[in-house]
Amino acid sequence: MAAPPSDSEYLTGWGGHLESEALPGALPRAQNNPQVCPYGLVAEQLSGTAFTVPRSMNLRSWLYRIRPSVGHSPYTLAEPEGRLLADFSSAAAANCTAEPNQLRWGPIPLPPPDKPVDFIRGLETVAGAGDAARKDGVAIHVYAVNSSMNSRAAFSNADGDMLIVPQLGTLVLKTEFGSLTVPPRSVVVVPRGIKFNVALAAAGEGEGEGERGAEGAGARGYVLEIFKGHFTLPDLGPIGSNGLANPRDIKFPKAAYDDTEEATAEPWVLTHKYMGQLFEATAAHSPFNVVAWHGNYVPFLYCLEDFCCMNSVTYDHPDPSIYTVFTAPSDEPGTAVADFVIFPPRWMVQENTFRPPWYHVNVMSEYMGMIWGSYDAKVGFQPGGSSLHPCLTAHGPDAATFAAASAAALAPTHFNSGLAFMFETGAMLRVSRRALAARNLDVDYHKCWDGIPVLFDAARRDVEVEVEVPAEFAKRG
Ligand SMILES: O=C(O)Cc1cc(O)ccc1O
Ligand SMILES: [Fe+2]
Repeated sequence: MAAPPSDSEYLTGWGGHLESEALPGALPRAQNNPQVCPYGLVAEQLSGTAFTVPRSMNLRSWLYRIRPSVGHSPYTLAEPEGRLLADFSSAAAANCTAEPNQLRWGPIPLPPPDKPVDFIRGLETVAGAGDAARKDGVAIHVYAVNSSMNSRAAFSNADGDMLIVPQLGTLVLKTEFGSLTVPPRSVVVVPRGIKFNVALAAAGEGEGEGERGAEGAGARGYVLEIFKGHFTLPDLGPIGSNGLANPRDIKFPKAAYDDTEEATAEPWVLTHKYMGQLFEATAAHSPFNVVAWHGNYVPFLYCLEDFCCMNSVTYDHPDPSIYTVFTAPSDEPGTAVADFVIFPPRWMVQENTFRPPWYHVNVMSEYMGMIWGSYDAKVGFQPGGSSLHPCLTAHGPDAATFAAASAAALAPTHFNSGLAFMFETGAMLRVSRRALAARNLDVDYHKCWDGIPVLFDAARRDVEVEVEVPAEFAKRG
């Protein structure tokens, strides 16, 4: 790819209409589709919303390419639904099922070194709701890969926008809009329809691993796909105009393009996810041939360490919505198709408060993953692992955490021992049968709530708690 022209790697700033050109003057001035574009480029509009959506929510970009996207062979079916799912309606029950229990999985296993698995083949659906064909619902996937995609391959997804959360290994996304480097502790959003290639950065590249000290024998992470709407920053209400994910920290690629076309070279392979099935087409030219673009429908990158975390500085544990990084609003005010929420290192100073998450029965469904370290509500939640607490299924701190936190001295504490995240959705999720049969499913998960000590004493209103703090807690911040 021809390198972006300026020293700063990315464009920044949420909510704008951005523009980028890899050759000076490549963007047409004062119009979108001149009879002949500068440098003989072809104008192409990519829509993220219907043409007539109100201006404040309307998303589209103009791309100026060497050849239009349409020059490819017909798509043929490469893989039916199964490993990947996009229909969670009851008609699709062969692949997924209603499962009201709390579930937990150990770290996503990496593929064996002798079996190359790239991002497209290493994705697997865990759970979801709705149906991509109705443009409504969500899917949650994990990926475990040990190989870059072929350098002449591109992936696109008609079913939804994908928020990718690397846990291990840095991903390098080459997109139609330019490249984004995505190390663990950062996330990338690729809106539906945008072609991209995923390469694994060489060991040591990027800003370090999610799991501190982990050796990169591959890459793994989590994907939240929304079949409806798009990710945006949450409203801040009384917080005011700053905080949480600040708009200036959202990064966008700069235009960069493949400038070679060899008649003799292997064809490009375009893999397209459409209603959960993978289709393949070939093309004689690179899809990464966009010399300039402008618009507001663009992939973006965010470093989770830039998150400006809010918390209670008096008493009580706030609702986790205070940690929302991105939200995909539904038509029902305040109820997200899905939220992406993090539990980052932060000060905990609340007085007279049980500081870990409270016990709860949430009408929203919660899927959590662990990027590095440990989580303050659970002892056994491992980096690369995940959990699912379905709509209205009770959960909360495990017995050891409850005991320790009920007796803890309430000095200000710098919680700096982990980064967990949550995909929270208003939908009821069906769980993929493959995920329920996975060897990393923790069949004993429910036992973490066995032995929660009963502190009730009808004779004393002010109970003094003296419990033995389990050894796991001695080393935690
Ligand atoms: O279940 C969890 O651990 C996630 C969570 C965290 C929190 O601080 C409050 C509510 C909640 O669901
Ligand atoms: Fe929860």
